[in-house]
Amino acid sequence: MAEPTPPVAIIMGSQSDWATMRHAADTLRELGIAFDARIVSAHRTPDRMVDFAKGAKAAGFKVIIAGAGGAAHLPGMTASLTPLPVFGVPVESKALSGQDSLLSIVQMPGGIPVGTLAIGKAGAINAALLAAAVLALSDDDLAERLDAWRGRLSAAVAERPKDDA
Ligand SMILES: Nc1c(C(=O)O)ncn1[C@@H]1O[C@H](COP(=O)(O)O)[C@@H](O)[C@H]1O
Repeated sequence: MAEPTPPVAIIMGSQSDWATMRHAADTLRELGIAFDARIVSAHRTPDRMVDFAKGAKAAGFKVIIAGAGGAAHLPGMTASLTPLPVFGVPVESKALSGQDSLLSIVQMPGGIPVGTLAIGKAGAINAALLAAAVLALSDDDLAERLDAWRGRLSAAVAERPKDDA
């Protein structure tokens, strides 16, 4: 029997984005959320992008996390082709430090939203946490795991700074 479709798709424009997007994957793993990670580029593999985005909901995905750098059209193009929530992660580009990625993703025209996160690792982690928060609305066990994750985050912060830390 075929494996069920996981709730989260992580898509990215290039293999080179994985160093950033793997932080989204790691965070989903910590929360016990299954995902599928794929390379899908609006520029280099447009047919793959259209097929993926048009079929994502019917395939059973619930949330899409899309990371891209530079002229980062992937999150917006994907959002235009699916009713699923799309969270965009601006990957830090070499030439412009991710400012180009951020502005490409965040300035969507009214009507087609992409929930845009911070540039780089923090954005990838937070995209996973937002995806978890969406899924937790209809999954009490996951809501508990998310609360526990935040509890561990708080507990890991020392009350006072150390000289040698
Ligand atoms: N922004 C996009 C898209 C897209 O938006 O569809 N496809 C690839 N790219 C980006 O090109 C950058 C450089 O890619 P390479 O490292 O493969 O040259 C990557 O950050 C990727 O997300």
